[in-house]
Amino acid sequence: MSGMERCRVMLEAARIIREQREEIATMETINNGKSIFEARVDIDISWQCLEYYAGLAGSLAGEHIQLPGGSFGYTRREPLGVCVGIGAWNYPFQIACWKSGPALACGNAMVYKPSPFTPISVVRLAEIFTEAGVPKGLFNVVQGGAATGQLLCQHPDVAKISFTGSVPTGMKIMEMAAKGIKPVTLELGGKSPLIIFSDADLENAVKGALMANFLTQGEVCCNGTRVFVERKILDTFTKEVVKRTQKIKIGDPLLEDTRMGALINRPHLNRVQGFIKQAKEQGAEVLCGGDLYVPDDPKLKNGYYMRPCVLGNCKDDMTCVKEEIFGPVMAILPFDTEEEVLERANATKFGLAGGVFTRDIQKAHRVVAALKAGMCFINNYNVSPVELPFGGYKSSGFGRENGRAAIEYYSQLKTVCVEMGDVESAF
Ligand SMILES: NC(=O)c1ccc[n+]([C@@H]2O[C@H](COP(=O)([O-])OP(=O)(O)OC[C@H]3O[C@@H](n4cnc5c(N)ncnc54)[C@H](O)[C@@H]3O)[C@@H](O)[C@H]2O)c1
Ligand SMILES: C[N+](C)(C)CCCC=O
Repeated sequence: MSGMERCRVMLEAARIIREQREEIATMETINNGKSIFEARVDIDISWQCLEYYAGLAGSLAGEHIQLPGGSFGYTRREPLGVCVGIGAWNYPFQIACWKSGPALACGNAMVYKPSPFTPISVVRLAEIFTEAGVPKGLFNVVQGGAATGQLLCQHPDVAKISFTGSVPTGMKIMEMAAKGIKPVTLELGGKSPLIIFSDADLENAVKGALMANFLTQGEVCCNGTRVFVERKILDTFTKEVVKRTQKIKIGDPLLEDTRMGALINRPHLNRVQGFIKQAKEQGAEVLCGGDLYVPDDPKLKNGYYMRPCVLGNCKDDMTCVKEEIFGPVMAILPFDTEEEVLERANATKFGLAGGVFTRDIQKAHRVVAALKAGMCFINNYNVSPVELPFGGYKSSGFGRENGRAAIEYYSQLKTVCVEMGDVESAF
C-alpha cells in the first residue's frame, strides 16, 4: 500500500477505537486491574497514537542529493519487514498501539505477543485493525510467555524486535537479537528521580508527585519514585503528600470514583510488600499505607489490593531507593543543593525519566539538561503526548517510541546512486 492508503486504514482503526472507547476501557480494566478512569485515558492515548502515525504515513520520504556532473542520489525510506512486538502487562492496549502504530505506518507487518497476564485487549486491537482494512496477516497476535517470546525473537524471518519489559528480560532479548543481527528497541524499567525545589508551586508539586507514583497501582516504568524534596519544604510537602495519598479511593476498578485498582497478581503484590518490609528493616519510616486493602464488597475480598505507601527517612543506599519496586511506593529524600541533588538523582543504573518542579525557568532547564534520563518533565509528570519521543538512557533501554523519532526505528534507508555520465573505470 502507499503511505496515503496506510494512513486511511489507520485513521479508520483510530476512529473505531475512539467510538468503542468505553467497551475497550472496560476490557482493559478487567485485563489489568487498573481503574476505569485511567483505562479510558490509556485508550485515548492509544487512538491518538494511531492517528498520529496515520498522519506521518503519507509523508514518509527520502531525500534527493545532487552530485558532480549532473549525477545524483536519492534515498528511499523502506520498511524493515516482519517486526515482533513483545509487551508488558501494565499498559497492554497502549503498548501494543505504541508499537503497531509506527510499525504499520512504515509499511511493516507485526507479530505481537502480549504478556500472559494481560492477553485479552490486544486481541480486540487485532480485530479492529481487520475491521479497519488492515490486510489479513499483517498484524498478528501470538499468545504465550517466555518460550513463545524466545521463538519469535529467534525466528529467521523476523527483521526487528521491539520489547517492553524488565531489564533482565531485555538483556536476553538483546542477546537473541545480536545473534540474528536484528535491530532492537528496548523499553525497560526505571527508578526515576523527581526533584521538588522549595520555590515550586506546592499544590502542583504535590499533585505531580502523586501522578509520578500512583498511576496504575504504581506499576509504571517511568514513575518518579525517588522524590527529592528541598529540605526547607520537606515537612510541609510530606504532610500534604501523605494526606492526599491517604485519600486515594482504592477498590473495584470498574467503579467511577475508584482511583486505584488491584495489582497484577499475588506474587507481585507479595514482592511489593516485601520491598516495604525490607525498607522498614533498613530504617525507612512508613508514613502511610503499604498494608493490604480488603474492599467491603465480599466478591473482592481476595483481590490484590494494597494501600499506596509513602516512605520517609529514606537514604540513597536503601533497597527501596535503589531498586524498581513497580508498585505504589514513593520514597521521599531530602536535599540541600542543586549540585548535590543532581549527583544523587543520576547515581543509578537506570535512566528512563526524571522530573523537576520549580518556578525558576533557568534552573528547570539547567536541571533537566543535567539529568541522565530519556524522558524529562518540567512542572508535571507522567503525561504522555504521542508527539513526544519516549525511551530510556543507560539500563532503561534504547530506541524511542512515539514522536517522529520512532519512524527511524521501524524503517531503513536505501541509498540509490545514479550516474548521468560515463563510467570512469579504474581498469
Ligand atoms: N520503558 C517502558 O516503556 C516500559 C513500559 C512498561 C513496562 N516496563 C517495564 O516492564 C517491567 C514489568 O513488566 P513485565 O513484568 O511484564 O516484564 P517481563 O520482562 O517479565 O515481561 C515482558 C514481556 O516479555 C516476555 N518475556 C519474558 N521472558 C522472555 C524471554 N526470555 N524472551 C522473550 N520474551 C520474554 C513476557 O512474556 C512479557 O510479554 C518493569 O520492569 C517495567 O519497568 C517498561
Ligand atoms: C502513560 N504513562 C503513564 C506515561 C506510562 C507509559 C508507559 C510506562 O509504563
